[in-house]
Formats: sequence, C-alpha cells, structure tokens
Amino acid sequence: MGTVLDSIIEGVRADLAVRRVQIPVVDVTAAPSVRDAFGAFEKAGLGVIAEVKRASPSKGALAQITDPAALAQQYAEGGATAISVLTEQRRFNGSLADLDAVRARVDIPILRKDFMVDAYQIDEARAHGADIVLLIVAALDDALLRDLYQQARDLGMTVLVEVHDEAEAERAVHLGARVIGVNSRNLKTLDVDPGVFARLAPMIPDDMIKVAESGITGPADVARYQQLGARAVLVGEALVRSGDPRSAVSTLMGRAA
Ligand SMILES: O=C(O)c1ccccc1NCC(=O)[C@H](O)[C@H](O)COP(=O)(O)O
Repeated sequence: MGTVLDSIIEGVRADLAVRRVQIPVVDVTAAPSVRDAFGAFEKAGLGVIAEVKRASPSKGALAQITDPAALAQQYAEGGATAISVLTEQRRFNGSLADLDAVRARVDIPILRKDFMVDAYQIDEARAHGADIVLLIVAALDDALLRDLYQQARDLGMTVLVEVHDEAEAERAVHLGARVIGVNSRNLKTLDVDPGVFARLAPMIPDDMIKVAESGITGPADVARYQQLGARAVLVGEALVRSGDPRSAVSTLMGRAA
C-alpha cells in the first residue's frame, strides 16, 4: 500500500500534466526579481515562516481563507520573516493564484510550498514570484534532488530541504543544503513528534539554517526549538486558526502583540 506522500504526489503529477498542456514552456525571464531569503533568515535571529494553509491531509479543512494576500499582509505586519504559500490543490486546497496574490501584496520572501518532483515546477515557482522552494527529501532520489536543488539555486532561489529522519538528514547535509527543515510530522501516520527535531538537529552543522516545522502552537514551542538550535520555525495551522494572525505571529516571536 502506498503512503500519504505517494498519493499526494500522484495527484500532483496528474495536475502538472494538465498545466504542461496549457503552458508547455514556463518563461522565467519575466519573473519578478528574487528576494534574499537566506539573508533574511540570517538577520532574523529567530525567523517565522508563516503559512497560508486552508486544509491538510491530517486535519481536513482548517480555515476559510478568502483573501490570502490580506492574511499574508497581516503575517508580515506581525513580523514574519517569510510567507509560505501552499499551492497543492487536491489535499491542501491551494493554488498558484494564491502565490500570485501574496507576491503582489507583501515584500518579504515567499516560499512555494508544494510537492516538487519535476523541473517544470521549479520554473513555475520562479515565474510566479517564489523566492524559496521546498524540496522534500523523502519524495526524491539523490539525482533528482541534486538537479532540482541546482536548478533552483541557478535561478537565485533559496531552497528549503525538508527531512524527517536520520537518513534524510544525512542526504540533505551531503547535498550541501544551506537551509534544512526538520518536519516533525510523520508522513506515514501524520502524527507530530516534537522529539524529531531534538534527534536530527545535532546532525546538521550550525552554519546551516535549521528550520523546525509542524505542530508548533505557541511561544513555548518556539523557545524550545530555538534552544535546540532552530533559526526559524514554519507554522501553519496555529496561525490560520488564531483569529488574529498579526498578533499570533508576534506572540510566537515572544513580542508583545
Ligand atoms: O499538514 C499536513 O497534514 C501534511 C500532511 C502530509 C504532508 C505534508 C503536510 N503538511 C505540510 C507541512 O509541512 C505543514 O503545512 C507545515 O509544516 C506547517 O505545519 P502546521 O503548523 O502543523 O500546520
């Protein structure tokens, strides 16, 4: 039986095939200039990547986000370092239109958060203004991981390389990734285990930006991850459900709202 990740990727490939027919070649030459996400993380001290997330395989519908740009603007006003926009359609209810809308509204770096398995998606991310792309090590063999990583870097983008276990962390470090996300959500069970970051962080050199991902609900979680070496956190559900995204971001960062 396939995993959740396998079934998400199957849908991603099917949707990609349709877009390829509509737009056979993506023109990256007209893309807006790249914002320096790596520099932003370095400057931030503790960075918050605030996510535009409508739904998820683990929780179903999370929030009615009718204006993703307004949400992103509130995140930015709260002090977010970058915005993550989920563009996967079938399970997360996202779209490239969300990415366009957010890019047009905020001036901080933007992550296209999707399941990247093809060079076409990297060009597409850049053409739609993304400054960061996610590469999930579990979804890629070493050759494709390296090719997509290099392609994104050649386009000037920062790459968030995501790992879930020791073997994947080793592959990410070997790749030379400068930003490594440790996702505490198990892709088979979808359960979140906050102990994963503590286990994997020591394997990642300290000159890399370590990002703690998933299941973060408040400033105590952020402080704990920071103590373990995180330089940024990626937060979705807690922010979209908060009712006050601006204050929720500043509270996460330990600032008065
Ligand atoms: O969120 C899920 O259920 C999920 C399931 C399978 C693959 C990926 C998934 N989420 C993507 C993410 O990495 C999260 O959106 C991100 O880390 C934020 O997590 P959270 O703060 O727990 O919403």
